[in-house]
Amino acid sequence: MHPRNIFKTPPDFTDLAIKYPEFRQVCNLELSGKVCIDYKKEVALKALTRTLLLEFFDLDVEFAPGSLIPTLPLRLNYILWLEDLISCWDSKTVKGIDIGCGSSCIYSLLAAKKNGWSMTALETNKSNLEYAAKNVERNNLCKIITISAQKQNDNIFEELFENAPGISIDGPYNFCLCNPPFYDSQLSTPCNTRNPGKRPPPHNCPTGFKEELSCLGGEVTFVEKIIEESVKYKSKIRIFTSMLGLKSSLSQIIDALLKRNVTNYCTTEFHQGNTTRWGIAWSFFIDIDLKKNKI
Ligand SMILES: C[S@@+](CC[C@H](N)C(=O)[O-])C[C@H]1O[C@@H](n2cnc3c(N)ncnc32)[C@H](O)[C@@H]1O
Repeated sequence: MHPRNIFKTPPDFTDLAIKYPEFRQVCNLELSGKVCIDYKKEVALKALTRTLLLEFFDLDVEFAPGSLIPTLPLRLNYILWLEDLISCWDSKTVKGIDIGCGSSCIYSLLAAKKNGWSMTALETNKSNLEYAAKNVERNNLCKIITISAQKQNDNIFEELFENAPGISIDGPYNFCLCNPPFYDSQLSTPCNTRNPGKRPPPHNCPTGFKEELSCLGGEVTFVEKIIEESVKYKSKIRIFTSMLGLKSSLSQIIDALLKRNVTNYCTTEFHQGNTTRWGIAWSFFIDIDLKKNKI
């Protein structure tokens, strides 16, 4: 985990169960007296994420029924990596774009609440848009988070930069972030590993509806689209970034960058318990540290 990630020290479930009735309801008491939750139950994951957001960030977040329940340590690792990336130049105000904010709008909420960053959150799904807007309102962050509806699934920045009504784009954004839909919608069984037979089944109950988790060509095609549009809108965003769910996607994305002569990129690994994710960042503006790092 990132050295500044507060979840490097696991939260005390007993304290949380005493303080939060919603969390208490999903807790089990082991014979040893240890308080634990069943990560295979969606209701338990929901209560855990809601409780951690309230306790550590004073954020009150609701999720659309059936939508993706974000895991907080990973989202925080990504935000902390962004803090490191943008720290290399002086910026009085930080502005970011959250591509596919989901119903929780978690990245924008964390970025705004923790760091005071101004965020523009893009989303295509109607119910996610409604929930994201309510989450921003409920947490009094409307002044620094703008939710923008994307009409086309295959557009990334075009609608925002060409014709988003009511959004004034005053100077370049510092960064964009993205947790893309991982799976290829053409595959009948979603697969999140290159060696499905060798990997143990996931510890957490899978959450999220199809449109959130999959797209044509999966995450590689989605991030290739970000790369393609980044060339067109290179002056509008200082650092382009995305998370990747599969290690095999990383080399394909690096190839896609090199094909467009983008050599100024860096990668990272996000480690959270048994789950690893990857991050990629590129820029046409600032030399980013090309060293590979792991957090
Ligand atoms: C994997 S989910 C990530 C949700 C949230 N950011 C998180 O990390 O929990 C991907 C999201 O991207 C949205 N999405 C898909 N295509 C999009 C596009 N072209 N523009 C904006 N959002 C899109 C989906 O509806 C979904 O909510």
